[in-house]
Amino acid sequence: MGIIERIKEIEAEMARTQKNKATEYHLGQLKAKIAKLRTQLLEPPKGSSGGGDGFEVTKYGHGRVALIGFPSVGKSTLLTMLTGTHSEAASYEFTTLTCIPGVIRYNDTKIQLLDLPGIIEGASEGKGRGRQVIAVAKSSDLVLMVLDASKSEGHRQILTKELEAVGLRLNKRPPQIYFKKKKTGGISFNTTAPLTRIDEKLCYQILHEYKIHNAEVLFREDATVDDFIDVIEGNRKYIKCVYVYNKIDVVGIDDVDRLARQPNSIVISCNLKASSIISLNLDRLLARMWEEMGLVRVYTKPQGQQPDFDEPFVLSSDRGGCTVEDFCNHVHKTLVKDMKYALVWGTSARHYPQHCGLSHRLEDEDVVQIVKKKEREEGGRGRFKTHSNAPARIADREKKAPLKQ
Ligand SMILES: Nc1nc2c(ncn2[C@@H]2O[C@H](COP(=O)(O)OP(=O)(O)OP(=O)(O)O)[C@@H](O)[C@H]2O)c(=O)[nH]1
Ligand SMILES: [K+]
Ligand SMILES: [Mg+2]
Repeated sequence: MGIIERIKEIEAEMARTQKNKATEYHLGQLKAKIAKLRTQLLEPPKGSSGGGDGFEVTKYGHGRVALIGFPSVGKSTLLTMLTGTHSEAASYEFTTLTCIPGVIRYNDTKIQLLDLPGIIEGASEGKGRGRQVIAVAKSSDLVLMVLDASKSEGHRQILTKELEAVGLRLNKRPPQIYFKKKKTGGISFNTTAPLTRIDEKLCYQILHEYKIHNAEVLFREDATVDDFIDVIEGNRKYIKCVYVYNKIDVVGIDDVDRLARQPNSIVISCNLKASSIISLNLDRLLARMWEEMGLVRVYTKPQGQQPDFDEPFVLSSDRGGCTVEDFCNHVHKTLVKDMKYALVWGTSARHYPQHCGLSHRLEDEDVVQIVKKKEREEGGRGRFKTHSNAPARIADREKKAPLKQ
């Protein structure tokens, strides 16, 4: 029997089993069995290098966003509208067959947007190009799940399930469970929060299913069986997702209103007709996308000079972090060693400039000057000459508190 058949069989057994205290342990065990099989399914077949088929696109810019959705929901049309890169769009399904990259320039940053083939139910099991598409989604910083506003609302759940089946976790944070396999010593089980959805016995049973007999387990929150399995598997990818309901031009205002109120959702229209372009809300989508990426632009200010507002260093709290240390590493690998302290202007600073150490967390549009150990601090006062591109927020603040150094 193949892996997929085995998964189906266990799923059927779970559906047959009534949920109650007596079956709780058995159900937990079945969940672990499925998780193990799904992980097997993700391993590339023996002898192949995995991927291929023109799906491997080099990362570019400050972040990557993937367009995921059923066929013909308007992914390619959206890519063309947002990036100017043409991606073939047509009224028939599976128009797009590979991964097509485009670039969005927004707020002095560059974001790579990836158009992908449509996926269908069963994609996680290898239907269509599902596996390759999902692999690209996993490599992204944000997923835009594109949905057709005029189609069934169940599509959102079906796609979410497909992505979850391959270890993607949308808009969730990792469970607060410490787990470490050991060589000896048995299982040490501790909690710092009352557990209502899993108990010690069930944990042991799941660990047993994984043939783990020595480990340290510490629950820091009231986690579920699924959370615990996610932590044991260790291969989950926690990723942000915005649900984009497209084609709102063909549904009534009541539907638009209802969809717009769904969690993490935005409604748009991007109808590209030969003679005219009817688009709605794309500016809001861009703003939302940028916000979700959590990018932090940091402008440098060389000693005695105006800050360079032309090109920010772009940090991210999700990728690499955004402390002064992360910033230094971004600029030059020896800078951390040479730094005496940093002077920081902007929203992360309590006063201007604030003397900061390596662990200080920078915020978007901060201005930073790294003072090196050998350098003497410069005396005179200076004001920033605001640049046409300069962030207005900093210009405002400068008025209130003139920038020294
Ligand atoms: N009415 C309306 N039609 C749209 C909108 N956006 C796209 N379309 C149309 O929907 C059809 C499918 O668009 P595509 O961009 O090819 O969709 P896709 O998701 O890339 O499709 P596949 O690549 O086949 O998965 C085309 O005929 C588009 O013109 C919209 O906002 N409103
Ligand atoms: K299409
Ligand atoms: Mg397409």
